[in-house]
Parts: sequence; structure tokens; C-alpha cells
Amino acid sequence: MLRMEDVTYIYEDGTVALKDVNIDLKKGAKIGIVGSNGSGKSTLFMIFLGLFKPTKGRVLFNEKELKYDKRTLSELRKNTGIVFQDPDKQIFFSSVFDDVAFALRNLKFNEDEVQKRVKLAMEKTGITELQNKPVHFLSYGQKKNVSIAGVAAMNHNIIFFDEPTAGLDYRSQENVKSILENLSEKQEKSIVVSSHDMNFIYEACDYIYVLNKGQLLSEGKKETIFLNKEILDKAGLEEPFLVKVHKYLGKELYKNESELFSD
Ligand SMILES: Nc1ncnc2c1ncn2[C@@H]1O[C@H](COP(=O)(O)OP(=O)(O)OP(=O)(O)O)[C@@H](O)[C@H]1O
Repeated sequence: MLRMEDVTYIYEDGTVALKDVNIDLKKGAKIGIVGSNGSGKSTLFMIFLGLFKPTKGRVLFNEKELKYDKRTLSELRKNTGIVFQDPDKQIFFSSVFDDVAFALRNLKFNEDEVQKRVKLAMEKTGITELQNKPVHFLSYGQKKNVSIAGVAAMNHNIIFFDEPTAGLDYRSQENVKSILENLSEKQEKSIVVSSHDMNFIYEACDYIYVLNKGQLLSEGKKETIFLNKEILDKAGLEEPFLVKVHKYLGKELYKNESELFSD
């Protein structure tokens, strides 16, 4: 598994994006990384993916310190994938099928395996019927699902999602939530999500790290973090709707909206 120890990251212009941050991805199956704009979430993802090297501190992958040589980086990359916020940055091919298959073909997987994995990933993300469509005809939400399918087809153990619900309508957000649930529960993938959408994080994640100006302000189970107004205020984050229902209407703390409405 993957963790970082006392990581500081300073950009070339002297901006301290992260300072003495400790994060262990083993602590939850679906980890939420939250914090206001500029708190260091994207920088943190780049470090976990081995794309940025910490200025200070270290990253441990399966308890071995990451040395940034070709062999260990390639091992890390086999195990980690990222779905970027903007699907246009992740889509390279004109047809949906070819796009989802891109990374597998690039890594020279045999074509039978490519077909099998791509079909499964398209099924899981609900885009099978789009497979022959040119990508430039797709809506933003459909493109998002294509980019998720491309990463899901790789079968990485740890998948990072940068703002997965940004720009999506309610139905597409619910769809992304169930894709994440499926990846986590049925395929036992470790999920790490960064988002400003506290309602989404509350429903989709189980363990939360709160960043504030590059420092770790708090960490804990989602119920503990989201019931602590002081932490949320300090980090500039909104209380999730279900926490408000619990605190101000005296209802029990529901895990998701379906629980609330079936009560
Ligand atoms: N290439 C860069 N050079 C200098 N400073 C940078 C660079 N990229 C990011 N930063 C700074 O590092 C800090 C952390 O940025 P980062 O993008 O990691 O935050 P974030 O939490 O992902 O923000 P957002 O929620 O707005 O996406 C910010 O102060 C930002 O201005």
C-alpha cells in the first residue's frame, strides 16, 4: 500500500504547497482528501503518483521507500491510476472503444485481453452503447465516464479521482458515485477522491484527510470529521446536507440520501 511520511513540497517559485504531511491510504477503502482552493490536494496526488518528488520526507510503497528510479516508478504506475478533473485532458482517440483501450494497447496487452477488459470497463461505467461513437460528439458527463472507463480497464489497485463530480448534473454525479462504489466493493480497489463537494465526499468516502494551507488539519472517520464544525470552519468547508439534517433536525446520522428518504 501507499503512504507518505512528513512530506513537504515546495514549487520552484518558493510556494510551500505541502508541509510535513502524513497520509496512509490503508486507513480507509475510500479516502476523501478535502480542503479549500490551493490547500494542496492536486500536489498531493502528483506526489502519490510518483510524478512529483517530495522536497522533504518520503513516500512508501508496500513499505519500501520510493527511490524514483525507473523500475520502482514503473511498479508504482502499474498499481496507481488517476482520473483527472477535465476529461478532455484524458481522452486521446476519436472512438470511445479505442480510447478506453488506449493505455492497454500502449502497454502491448494482447488484443483478446484488451477486448475483454475494455468491454468490462465500459459495462461498469455504463458506456457500452457509446462504444462506436466519436468522442467529440459526447456530452461532458459521458466523456467523464469514458475517462473513468479507461482507468478502470487498467485494473490498478489504487485509483485517484480529482474532483470527479465537477461540472456534472445530479444524475451523472449519482452515476459516478455508484461507479466508485462498484470499484471499491466489487473489485476491491482502493479509492482516493479529492473534491470540494462535501455532500459527495460524505456519501462516497469512509475516511477523510483535511488539508488547510498545505498542512494536515485533521483526519478520521467521516462521521467524526463532518460532525466537527470547528474543523470544517477552519478548513473553509461546508457541512454536508445529511449532517445538517442530523444536527439541526435531530434525525439520526444517515449514511446517504436514500436512507433518509426511506425512513
Ligand atoms: N506549478 C506551480 N508553481 C507554483 N505554485 C504552484 C504550482 N502549482 C500549484 N501551486 C501552488 O501550490 C499550492 C497548492 O496548490 P494545489 O493545486 O495543490 O491545491 P488544490 O488544493 O489542488 O487547489 P484547488 O482545489 O484549487 O484545485 C497553491 O498555493 C498553488 O498556488
